[in-house]
Amino acid sequence: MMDNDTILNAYEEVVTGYVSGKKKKVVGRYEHLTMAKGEFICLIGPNGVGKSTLMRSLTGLQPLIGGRIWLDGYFLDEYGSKNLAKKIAIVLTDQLQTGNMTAREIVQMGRYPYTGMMGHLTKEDHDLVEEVMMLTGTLSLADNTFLKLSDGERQKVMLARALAQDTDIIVLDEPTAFLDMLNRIEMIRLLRTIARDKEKTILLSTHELELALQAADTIWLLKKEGGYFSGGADDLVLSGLLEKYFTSEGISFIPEMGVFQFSEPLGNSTFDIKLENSKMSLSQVQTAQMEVRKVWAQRILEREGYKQDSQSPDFVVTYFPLENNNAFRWVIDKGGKSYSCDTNLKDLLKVIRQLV
Ligand SMILES: Nc1ncnc2c1ncn2[C@@H]1O[C@H](COP(=O)(O)OP(=O)(O)OP(=O)(O)O)[C@@H](O)[C@H]1O
Repeated sequence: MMDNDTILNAYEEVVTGYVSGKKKKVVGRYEHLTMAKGEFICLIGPNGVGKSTLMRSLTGLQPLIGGRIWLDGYFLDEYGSKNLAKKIAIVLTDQLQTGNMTAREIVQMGRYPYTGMMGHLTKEDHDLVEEVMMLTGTLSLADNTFLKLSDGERQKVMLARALAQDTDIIVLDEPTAFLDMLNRIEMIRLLRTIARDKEKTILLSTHELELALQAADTIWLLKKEGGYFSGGADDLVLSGLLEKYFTSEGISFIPEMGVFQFSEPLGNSTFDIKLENSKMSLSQVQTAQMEVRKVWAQRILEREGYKQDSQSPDFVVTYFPLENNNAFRWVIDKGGKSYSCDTNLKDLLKVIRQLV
């Protein structure tokens, strides 16, 4: 089924892979692939499952082994390369041979599908280049040699180039791979904003599962055994597929929070954890901080292999305020005895390890 919002659609099963001489290697088979205008899609899946291959196939960089893709009025193989470059931009992880070109010149390359034989840029082209460099925070790097930029800076310049191409669809292979945490979050936010405000369809592959769960309208999860899952974060979390593909002994997924955490296989020792905040009047900030401490203590105890059981715990950990100096303390009750320690979780764990 297709509605007015559909920009890309595969009528038949799409088969991706590689052909070399008479040898054919099928990488993946995907049914009902479809993208809507302005949709922000994150493509996830284990290493080697076929994410890059799918992205290259959807953008016409490599031929499909089976199926046909419709893109905004025509089939993909009906577009000439220049017209296709006006529809889809792709940012790959491959190193470009750019010689001494500056960052600005790289971004200007994004305008080539629109320029004549001489590659002459109009004032509007130059304005757009400045605008996308401003948007991606790369304007200050404009005159630097592209190859001398840091990996993260190059990634942003490549995004600017894709934006300069002014296409309906932008496909990016691991655009956050070299970015630090803040820049990763900013890059995803920027891409989301572009998708929403400029109605561009964005497909990006990533290994940042938690970020993908937070940011994506739709997640495509490529399955090891072939095929894929497509749905929102809630559908994916409830499907149990994240546990299936991305957790193993020592790492578990917390569906309510959408995060992964280290975890020892749960042992037999059980605990309960409480806050004692009834005896003193605490500020809102203090109460909120107590809640945060409780959650962290709980996570750390579970990571250590202790199981929460409020019915008949082996030991009870209580966090409570002291009367002076805004101080707090942990108290551990076990077998009728009480032990106390500082608010530091490291100390708490030390005491518990000695007791249990
Ligand atoms: N040029 C090629 N010729 C033949 N097989 C290839 C080629 N490029 C990739 N492959 C194979 O296709 C499969 C999928 O690779 P692909 O790079 O698409 O995976 P990926 O999901 O993007 O992996 P990663 O998360 O590690 O980047 C792998 O088995 C890979 O070895």
